[in-house]
Amino acid sequence: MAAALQTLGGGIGITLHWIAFTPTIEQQATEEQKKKWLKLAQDVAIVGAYAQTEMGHGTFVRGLETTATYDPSTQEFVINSPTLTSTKWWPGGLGKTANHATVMAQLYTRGKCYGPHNFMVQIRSLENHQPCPGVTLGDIGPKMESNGNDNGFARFDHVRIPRENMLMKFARVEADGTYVQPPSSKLAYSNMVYLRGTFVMSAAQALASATTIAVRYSCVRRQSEMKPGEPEPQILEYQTQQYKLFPQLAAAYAFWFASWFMTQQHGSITGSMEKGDMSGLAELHALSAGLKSYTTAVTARGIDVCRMACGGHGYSHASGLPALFGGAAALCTAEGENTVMMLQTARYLVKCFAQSQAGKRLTGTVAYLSAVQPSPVAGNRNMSDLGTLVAAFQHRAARMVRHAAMQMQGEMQKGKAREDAWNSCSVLLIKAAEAHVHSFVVRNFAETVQTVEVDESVRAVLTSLCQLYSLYGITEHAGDFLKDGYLTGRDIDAASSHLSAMLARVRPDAVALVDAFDLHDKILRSVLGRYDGRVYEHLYEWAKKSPLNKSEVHESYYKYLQPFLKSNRAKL
Ligand SMILES: CCCCCCCC/C=C\CCCCCCCCCCCC(=O)SCCNC(=O)CCNC(=O)[C@H](O)C(C)(C)COP(=O)(O)OP(=O)(O)OC[C@H]1O[C@@H](n2cnc3c(N)ncnc32)[C@H](O)[C@@H]1OP(=O)(O)O
Ligand SMILES: Cc1cc2nc3c(=O)[nH]c(=O)nc-3n(C[C@H](O)[C@H](O)[C@H](O)COP(=O)(O)OP(=O)(O)OC[C@H]3O[C@@H](n4cnc5c(N)ncnc54)[C@H](O)[C@@H]3O)c2cc1C
Repeated sequence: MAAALQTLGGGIGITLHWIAFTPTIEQQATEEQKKKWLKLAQDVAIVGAYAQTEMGHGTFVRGLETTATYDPSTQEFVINSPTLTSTKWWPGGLGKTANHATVMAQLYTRGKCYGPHNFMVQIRSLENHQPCPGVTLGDIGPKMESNGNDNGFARFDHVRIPRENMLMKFARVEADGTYVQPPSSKLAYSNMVYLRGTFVMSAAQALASATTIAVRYSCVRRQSEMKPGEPEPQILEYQTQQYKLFPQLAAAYAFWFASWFMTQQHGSITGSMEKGDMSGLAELHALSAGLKSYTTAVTARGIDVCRMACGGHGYSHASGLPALFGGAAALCTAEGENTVMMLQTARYLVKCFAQSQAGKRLTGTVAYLSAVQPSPVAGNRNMSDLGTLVAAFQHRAARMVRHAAMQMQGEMQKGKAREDAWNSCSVLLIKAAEAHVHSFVVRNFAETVQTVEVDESVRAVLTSLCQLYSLYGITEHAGDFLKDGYLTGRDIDAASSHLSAMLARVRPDAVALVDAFDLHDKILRSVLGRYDGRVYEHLYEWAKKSPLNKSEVHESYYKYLQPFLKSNRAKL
């Protein structure tokens, strides 16, 4: 029942109820508070929004303006929107759907501000869905995509809520207004870490959807002549079509496996945190931020490559690809804009590099930073060996992290403040962080295909896909690998020829690889990607249902075209 309510459609949607509001209660509420709200949320007896972003602030959470001021005389918090820019703006479901919201607000008690904390606020009546007293609500208007969901705005005019509505698992305010510190001030941000982790799977699913559509259509579509007089070939026989689609297909598998790792890491580290061990939080934040940024960016670009590979029909909403692109584009901005998130990963890498320089042995996803030798040992490498490919990506990342960190140290030695040095090196830092995440995805892909429990024939196909993904990355970023001589021009040429061989190797299994995602036609919502391949009949049926075809002569003829034609003819 609850799953069926995933999206109610028709201008309202409860996606954020499931992926943000309910998890916030799970992660930030006390046991007492969970008894009050969690089952209501899980049974959709209330519908919630995650109201953090404001018109004036999204990235800079510490700059949010909504206030929650504690009144000890009534043991209540007063929630207020002091300025226009403090209006909550963007939260999914906030405008028309939700009747509750977790509101991120600056907590004031005894005249002191303790920063952003989460508060449960009822925003609409459970009887007639009218806004509660002091609450102004609305939708922010049409967006690039996902217009089936309302993204709303909310203003609070000194709305009073009980003290117990502050989500107090980590930080607390006692009845007399005393503030009790959390183990880490960033625990209030834990829902964002969780959600970023889920975006990695959303990216994988989106890219899996797009490659399913494009590969299937590329087997149905026949076009041009490969050889004079021969029948028109499937467009998937063109090497350029394989070069467009197969790296995206490989990335979908790579991101799918990366999301497995992310989910496992999140469970293990939050489990330790439940026992008071916060040591894994920094790595979890850096990994989730970097993976979210990297996978959503590659996915959005990859979906558009798939769209273009399907020609004109790819540009039609019949293909499902424009909607997928719009959704994936949203993932690049929501839950932490990609640039900002990759800078968070860079911040962690610079810290780890400094620790490694000071002699500390690094562990986890950054262990390679201390293991990789600065001076490359050039030589004819076996560019089809997965171990060689993983080592190349780790060397590239370690070199770029070292270069960015040393550049920053150099700026500070010239007298620049740390913040100014950071800003003037931030392009280098972003590239280094991207290289780090890329090397993690490659290593994780290689380790997964070598250890996953599958039939050896399947392992062989997955290994080819992993080689293809890695070789594509090396040839697309060849300069990074050539820069210090770690790879030679001959290595890059070998990588290119192996990549061509992998395209041909993957071709026979391409349809099986997309069918393996097991995406039902109802989920794909694509005429081009239909499982039965009956594209043309259904394209015609789809077009006939266009609103413009409701009448043979559209009303616009009589309103605009007919008078225009008449007046032009009268001048002849
Ligand atoms: C099956 C087929 C299906 C197909 C699927 C298709 C999918 C795609 C298609 C359609 C989908 C459409 C869907 C559309 C989108 C729907 C979902 C939308 C959900 C969006 C919800 C939101 O957006 S909620 C709001 C999100 N907002 C943010 O994320 C804000 C980002 N900003 C921040 O997090 C912070 O401000 C900051 C990290 C950028 C900076 O914070 P701050 O200034 O305080 O930190 P510093 O940089 O100074 O660092 C201090 C210190 O803190 C550490 N730290 C920072 N953040 C965290 C954290 N979260 N956890 C732990 N630690 C943190 C930081 O590392 C520093 O540590 P040091 O030790 O000091 O270095
Ligand atoms: C589809 C969709 C759904 C959303 N759902 C929700 C929701 O349910 N709940 C919610 O609270 N929010 C939601 N959001 C809001 C989203 O979280 C914010 O849009 C996002 O955090 C970015 O903040 P911003 O839009 O204010 O951009 P800004 O923070 O203004 O950033 C604008 C640009 O400035 C640059 N920039 C900003 N800071 C830095 C920096 N420190 N260093 C370098 N460059 C920087 C970045 O390049 C960025 O692109 C949603 C957004 C979208 C698009």
